[in-house]
Amino acid sequence: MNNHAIPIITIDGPSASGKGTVAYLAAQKLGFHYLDSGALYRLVALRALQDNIDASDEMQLAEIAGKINFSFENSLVWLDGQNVDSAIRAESCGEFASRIAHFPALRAALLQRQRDFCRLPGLVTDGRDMGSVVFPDAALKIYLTASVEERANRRYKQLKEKGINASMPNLLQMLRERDQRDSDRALSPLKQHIDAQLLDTSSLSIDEAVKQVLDSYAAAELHARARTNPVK
Ligand SMILES: Nc1ncnc2c1ncn2[C@@H]1O[C@H](COP(=O)(O)OP(=O)(O)OP(=O)(O)O)[C@@H](O)[C@H]1O
Ligand SMILES: Nc1ccn([C@H]2C[C@H](O)[C@@H](COP(=O)(O)O)O2)c(=O)n1
Repeated sequence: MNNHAIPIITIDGPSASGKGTVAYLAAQKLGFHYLDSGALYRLVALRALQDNIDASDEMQLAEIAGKINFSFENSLVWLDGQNVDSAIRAESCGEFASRIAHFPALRAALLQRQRDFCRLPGLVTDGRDMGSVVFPDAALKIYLTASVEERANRRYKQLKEKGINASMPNLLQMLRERDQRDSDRALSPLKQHIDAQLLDTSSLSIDEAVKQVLDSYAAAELHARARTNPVK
């Protein structure tokens, strides 16, 4: 569990909302560490696909989650020393990750591995349950979202930039199915929790969204200081 001396900002939200981009840039501005928790679920999915592990095999998936040798270096994702940054971003990998993410044993096997990213001077992290389960004591919790049409548009442009063709109708359907699956599961569902601030970026630029996160964090810090050192 986080000791309160290490500030944490959690940014949860649906797929292709832009939470990873905004979290990464906010971490850079603050000089904090960054954790893309979705990448961990995607790494488990990639290894399972490579080893032909069935999406219903909770125990084998949990074993993979507990023992995969991953690292985040030079803004890339590495698995057993191999650069898998592109492989884990494939929609098929994200889809498989979403299908296996409901297993309690898999989530439990990743819990401490996520908490181990909590190091001074601070951490900004994005995912589905970072503020509700992984870091419940976070200094600031944000639920970042955008309309499904805007998210499909963002994903479409993102894939096009990588030279990957996609169809908007397919992306819309895939995002709707992914949202439904991530939200309907019993454990760590995707939803805006009561103590998370809503940030709808449908009509915001990336810079505007990052500024809102930084402003909210500054306000949260001021509030925390006033609580611990009330004006006499
Ligand atoms: N406010 C914004 N306006 C326009 N484009 C944005 C905005 N925020 C992010 N993007 C772009 O949208 C795409 C998806 O962003 P990103 O990968 O950060 O989303 P995500 O929520 O982390 O996705 P996933 O959960 O599927 O990994 C990226 O190309 C990013 O540059
Ligand atoms: N904290 C998290 C992060 C991710 N997942 C699952 C659900 C997502 O569909 C999938 C891929 O995540 P993304 O890279 O799209 O953010 O992994 C989760 O259950 N909890």
